Amino acid sequence: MSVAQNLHVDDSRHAALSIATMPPPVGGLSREDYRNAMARLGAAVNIITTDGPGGRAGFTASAVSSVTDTPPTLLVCLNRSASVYPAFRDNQALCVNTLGPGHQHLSNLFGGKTPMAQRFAACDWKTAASGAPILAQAAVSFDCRVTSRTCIGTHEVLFCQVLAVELGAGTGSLVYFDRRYHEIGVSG
Ligand SMILES: NC(=O)c1ccc[n+]([C@@H]2O[C@H](COP(=O)([O-])OP(=O)(O)OC[C@H]3O[C@@H](n4cnc5c(N)ncnc54)[C@H](O)[C@@H]3O)[C@@H](O)[C@H]2O)c1
Ligand SMILES: Cc1cc2c(cc1C)N(C[C@H](O)[C@H](O)[C@H](O)COP(=O)(O)O)c1[nH]c(=O)[nH]c(=O)c1N2
Repeated sequence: MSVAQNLHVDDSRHAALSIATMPPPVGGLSREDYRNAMARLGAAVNIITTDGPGGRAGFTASAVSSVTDTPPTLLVCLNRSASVYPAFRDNQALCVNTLGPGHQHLSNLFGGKTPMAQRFAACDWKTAASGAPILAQAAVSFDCRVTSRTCIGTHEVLFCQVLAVELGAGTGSLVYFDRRYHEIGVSG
C-alpha cells in the first residue's frame, strides 16, 4: 500500500475516534518523547484570562507566541479538555498576563485543579478595555480580542489581536524550563 493510501486509511479511522483514544500518527513520535524534547525549550509563564458571555476564567499557559506586529497579533494554545475551555470558546476578550519572579504560586494556582473563584481571589485585578481581567502584578499584560481560532489535535490555537499593552514595574521574568521554574533578569 502506498504512503498516500496509508494516510487515507488513518484519516478515516481518526474521524471515528475520540481525541483521548486517538493513536499517534503512523511513524510518529510518542507523546513522551515529544514532551521530553519540549521540556528543553524555556518559555515565559503567563496567566491567560477572559470574561464575557462565557463567564470569567483564567489558566496558566506557556504555549504563547508572537505571530506578527502588523497587525500586532499573538497566539495562545489551549487544551480543549481544560475546565476553562467553554469560557474561552464563548468569549472574544482575552488578556495575556506574563508572570515575573516570585509568581510561581500564581502559576501553580492557575495551572491546577483549583476552583475558579479561589484562583481569582489570590491576587488583585483590573478590567481591561476588552473586558478581560488584568493581573495587577503582571510583568506585562496584553489586552486582546480573539480574531481567529484553529483546532489542532487536543488544542485550540487562539489568534489574538493586541489592543493595548500594560508594562509592569519589574524587569525580571519567570521562565518554565526542564519542568521547573527559573527566575531571570532579577537585579541585585
Ligand atoms: N501546551 C500545553 O498544553 C502545556 C504546556 C506546558 C505544560 N502543560 C501542562 O503542565 C503539565 C506539566 O508540564 P511539565 O512541563 O512539567 O511536564 P510534561 O512532561 O508534561 O511536559 C513537558 C513539555 O511538553 C509540552 N507539553 C506538555 N503537555 C502538553 C500538551 N498536552 N500539549 C502540548 N504540549 C505539551 C510543554 O512544552 C511542556 O513544558 C503537563 O502535563 C500539562 O498538563 C501543558
Ligand atoms: C507551567 C505551566 C504551563 C502550562 C500549563 C500548566 C503549567 C503549570 N497548562 C495547563 C493548564 O494551566 C491547566 O490545564 C489548567 O489550568 C487546569 O485545568 P483545569 O481548569 O483544572 O481543567 C497549559 N495548558 C494549556 O492548555 N496550554 C498551555 O500552554 C499550558 N501551559
